[in-house]
Amino acid sequence: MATASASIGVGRAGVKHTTLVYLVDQAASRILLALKKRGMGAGKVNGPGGKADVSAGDTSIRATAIRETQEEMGITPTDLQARGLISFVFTNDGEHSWDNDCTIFFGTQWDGEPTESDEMAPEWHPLDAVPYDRMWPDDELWLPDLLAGKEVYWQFTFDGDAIVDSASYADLPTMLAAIGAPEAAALDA
Ligand SMILES: Nc1[nH]c(=O)nc2c1ncn2[C@H]1C[C@H](O)[C@@H](COP(=O)(O)OP(=O)(O)OP(=O)(O)O)O1
Repeated sequence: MATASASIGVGRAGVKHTTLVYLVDQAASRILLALKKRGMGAGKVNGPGGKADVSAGDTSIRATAIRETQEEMGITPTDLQARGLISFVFTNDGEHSWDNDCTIFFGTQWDGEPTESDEMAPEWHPLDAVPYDRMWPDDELWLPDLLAGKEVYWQFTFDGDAIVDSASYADLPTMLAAIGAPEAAALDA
């Protein structure tokens, strides 16, 4: 179990900083996703990712993204670019213990072959047939933009699996001001 660290990544203070990684095989026009087998979002298809964890050796949110992809899929991304921030607010419990501010990474190259782990079972999908009906409901609102080469800045408020509020932002400084997060020099610092 990873421990949260607000000292790595951007987003609200006192909230878990997490990562999601979307890898695209451009030659085959397909995206590497995976069935989450346990933990948050179990049963849903998502990119690999998870919480920043200093005790696991993370020195940056990019290092978190690479480590989580290694742990969950057995591959090492080699050209990740930070392309956005999604702030997830969960009203399920009064303590907002599921809240996380997630840096979104995009890449097209990696070392190794995707392999099933205890946490995830990899699945390839054509870029024109992303399985949004098996994913978190926010994904179809922003993943098409990410795959079109855009940066994505959103906040979603959930009650369980249902979106009850959302907002999109033009850029990182605008988003950080709107969600009450400290300013940041860079998305992947
Ligand atoms: N609404 C949402 N839509 C989405 O696409 N991804 C979400 C999401 N809410 C959370 N996530 C992602 C972000 C992150 O990659 C992951 C949660 O990370 P965690 O490390 O907390 O997961 P786990 O419960 O597996 O933790 P561990 O037990 O530490 O492995 O779920």
